[in-house]
Amino acid sequence: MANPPHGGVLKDLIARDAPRRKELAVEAEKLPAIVLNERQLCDLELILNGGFSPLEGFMNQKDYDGVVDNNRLADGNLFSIPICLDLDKATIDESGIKPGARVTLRDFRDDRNLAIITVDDVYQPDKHKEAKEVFGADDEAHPAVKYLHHTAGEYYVGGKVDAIDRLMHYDYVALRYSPAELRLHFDKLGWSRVVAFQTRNPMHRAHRELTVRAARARQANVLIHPVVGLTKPGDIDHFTRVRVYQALLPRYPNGMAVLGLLPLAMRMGGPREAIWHAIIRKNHGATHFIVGRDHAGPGKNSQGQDFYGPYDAQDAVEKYRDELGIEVVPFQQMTYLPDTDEYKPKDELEKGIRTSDISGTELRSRLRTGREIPEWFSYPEVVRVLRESHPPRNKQGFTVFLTGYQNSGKDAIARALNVTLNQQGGRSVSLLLGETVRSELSSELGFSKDDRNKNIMRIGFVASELTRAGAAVIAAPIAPFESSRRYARETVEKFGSFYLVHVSTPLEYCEKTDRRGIYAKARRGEIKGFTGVDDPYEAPTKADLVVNLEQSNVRTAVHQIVLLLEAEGLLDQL
Ligand SMILES: Nc1ncnc2c1ncn2[C@@H]1O[C@H](COP(=O)(O)OS(=O)(=O)O)[C@@H](OP(=O)(O)O)[C@H]1O
Repeated sequence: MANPPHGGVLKDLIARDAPRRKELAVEAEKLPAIVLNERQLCDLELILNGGFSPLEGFMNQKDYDGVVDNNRLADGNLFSIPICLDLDKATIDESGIKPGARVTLRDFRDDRNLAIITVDDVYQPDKHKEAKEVFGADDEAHPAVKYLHHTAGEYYVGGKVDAIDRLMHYDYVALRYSPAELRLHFDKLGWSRVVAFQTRNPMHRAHRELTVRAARARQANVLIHPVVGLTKPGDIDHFTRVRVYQALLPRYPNGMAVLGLLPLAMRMGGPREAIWHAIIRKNHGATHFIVGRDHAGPGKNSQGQDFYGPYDAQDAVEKYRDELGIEVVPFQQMTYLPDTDEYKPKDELEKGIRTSDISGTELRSRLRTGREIPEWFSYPEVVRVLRESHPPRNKQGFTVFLTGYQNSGKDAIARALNVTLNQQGGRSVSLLLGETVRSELSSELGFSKDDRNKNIMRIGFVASELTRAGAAVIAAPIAPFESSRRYARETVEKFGSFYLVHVSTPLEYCEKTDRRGIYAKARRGEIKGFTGVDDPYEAPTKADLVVNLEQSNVRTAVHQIVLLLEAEGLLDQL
C-alpha cells in the first residue's frame, strides 16, 4: 500500500467531478473566463489531480495568511508555499469576480476550459511580507520574488474548483503519472516503500549512486520524479532532461526504479520548497524523499551571497519530521574517489582522500566546446543525449550581419563569405541579401524609417530561427538604424552568436563606383529618401568588425570574418 496522502484523502478532483463533467462543461461556456498563464496552469494541474492535497482550489486569505506566517493551512495542515490565483484589477472587474461568483479557468495554449472556481474571497497580499517570510528575503535576485513583484497580479482570488478536464499534453504523455496513477502503479509492482528523488537537472553517475544508496538504506524502490513544469531560468530544457533520464534508467538494477514526470512550477524556495516537495511526493504515494545539499536553491542574492545555507532545507524538513508523514532521507553531496573508482557522500570521506568533481558550469563548458566528459562522471548514453542538444561550437549556428551603404561592398563580401563557408562544409549556409529579402519577405514595405525597421526585424527573426537550427546565416541589408540592428542581435543571440560587421566604405566612394547609376538616380530625385543622399545612416558604435573597401578588398574582408569566427571556435574541424 502506498503512503496515505497529505491530510488523509487524495483530492483527485478530476475523478471526484467526473460524473458532473458534462454539466460543468456546459456551465463553463456561459461563465466569464480567465485565461491562465503557464505558472497558474502548473498549479491548477496539481490541484486538479491531487498533487497538492489537501488543497481543493486556490488559497483564500485565511489559508494564505496561515501558510505565509507559519506554514499552516487554516485547518492546521502543514503547507509551506502559497498557491494563489493572482490577477490584476482590470481582469477582476471585467470578469465580475467577487465572493460567490463562478468563473471558468481556461488554458492559454488551446483555449480549453479546465475548471470552474467558486470565488471565496478577493484579497490584496502584502507581497513584501510574502517575499520575506516565504523566500527569506525581499530581493529580486530571487526568481520567485522577481515573479511576485513583476509578473503576479496585485490581487489573489481564493476559492475551491470544480474539475472539468485534465490538461492536454503532447510530450512524454505515458510518463506523466497523476498521483492516483502512480499509486496504482506502485500497487501493481508490489512496492510498499518508495524513495522519491526530485530533480531539475540531468542525472549522472553521482545521482544514480545516491538514489541507489538511499533505496538500499531504506530497503525501498526508487521514484525518479523530475520537474517538467517550470524550473529555474537557464536550466536545461525538459525535453533533453527526460531523454537523459530515459537513457539512465536501464543503469538501475532490474526494475528497481520508475520514472514519472511532475508538472510542477518550482519557486526555488529552498527550505520552504523542500517541505512542499515532500508533501507533493507523499501525495504521489512515496514513503521516503531525498533532500540533498542546497535543495531547490535559487543561487546568489543581490549581495552575492547564497540565499540559503547548504543544509537549511534539511533542517526545515527535520523540524516537521513527525507530521510530514513521509520520511526524509538527507544526503550530503556525492563525490567521486578516483583511487577506488566509487562515489561516496562527502561526510563519509576519510581525511586526505583524493576526490574529483565536475561542476554544472564546467559540464556546460565541456558540452559547448566538445571537450571530453569522462566515464567516471556520466554514462556514455547520457552524454550522447546531452551532446545532441548541446552541439559543440563547430556545429552551432551563428549570424554574420553586414551593414553599410548601398554599393559599400557588403553584398560582394556576403556572397564571397557564402562561398567560403560552403567550401568549408559542416553547416548549411543561408544568404539573406537586402534585395532578396526585399522581394521575398518584405515586398509590401517601402523605405520609411518604420518600414526599414520592420524589414530588419524580419531579417532578425529569420536569422534567429536559422541560427537555432544550426545554420550559418549571412545577412546584408543596409540596416541604417541602430535600434533595429540591436533588435536583430538580441533575437539571434537567444540561439547563437551574432557578429555585426560594419562595411564602412565612405559614401563618396560608394557613389563614385556605382556602375548601376542608383545614386545618380537618387541625386536626380528619381528615388526619394535614399540612404546617404536624403535619408540618414547611423554608423554602428559597437561593431564586431569594421571593414572599408576603399582601403581593403573583398578577399581580405572575408579573411577577417573567417578569423573572427575561427577565434570563437565556430570553424573548428573536430
Ligand atoms: N529609398 C531607398 N533607400 C535605400 N535603398 C533603396 C531605396 N529605394 C530602393 N532601394 C534599394 O533597396 C535595396 C536596399 O534595401 P534594404 O532592405 O537593404 O534597406 S533597409 O535595410 O531596409 O534600409 C537596395 O537595392 P540593391 O541596390 O539592389 O541592393 C537599394 O538600391
